[in-house]
Amino acid sequence: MNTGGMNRDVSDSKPNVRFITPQRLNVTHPTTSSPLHMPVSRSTRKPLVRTKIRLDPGHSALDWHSLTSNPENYYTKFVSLQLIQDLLDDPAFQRDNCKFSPTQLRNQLLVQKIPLYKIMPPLRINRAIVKKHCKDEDELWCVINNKVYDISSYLKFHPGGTDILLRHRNSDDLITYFNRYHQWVNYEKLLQVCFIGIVCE
Ligand code: HEM
Repeated sequence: MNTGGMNRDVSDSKPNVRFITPQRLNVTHPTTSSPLHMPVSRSTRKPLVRTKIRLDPGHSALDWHSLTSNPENYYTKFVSLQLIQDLLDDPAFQRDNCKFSPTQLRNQLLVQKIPLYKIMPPLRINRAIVKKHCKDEDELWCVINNKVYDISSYLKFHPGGTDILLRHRNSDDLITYFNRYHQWVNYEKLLQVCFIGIVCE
């Protein structure tokens, strides 16, 4: 009798669609099997306390942006020519940067007034020089990821406050603290005008 294919024996034909049955999925929910249940966090890390700092008027992120976007501010607000002069005269600096011709470097920095962050390859600064300039609010150099910055002009713009930076000023490299509070902050862009050079041992 013609069954129109309805009673066809399919025992030996392979299905062309494969289903993953729930039993084969290796998913475990800690307290309930409901798919809407959010797994409980087992992290033992203490959450960071966010203390809000009141910045002085004129020291917002936008103010910093407009200040740093104006190239005329470079040698008046961020880097002093006297500081460059002192660096160029320092025998340790001269030794570490012997690849540069001293007269050419002097000309680029003091006459053409090329910003330090545009000098390629970057100037090499040893730790003793960094320490010498890592003093207080008026002169605060620091190292972040082996890059030397003069953050004196940024201090009052720091949303985390001045104190925390001053407290950690003697750290060899601030990267651990930096990452602990705000790994997402693009410090290279923010501090471009504060860049001095790279650390050499
Ligand atoms: C010198 C380079 C640094 C730059 C450019 C910088 C920049 C910033 C920025 C942009 C914020 C606001 C972040 C946000 O609201 O998402 C911030 C907040 C903060 N920063 Fe920094 N920071 C620097 C270094 C540090 C260091 C070394 C520390 C700790 C030792 C620190 C501690 C903090 C704290 C506690 C806050 C407040 C975080 C909060 O609101 O939860 N910062 N910083």
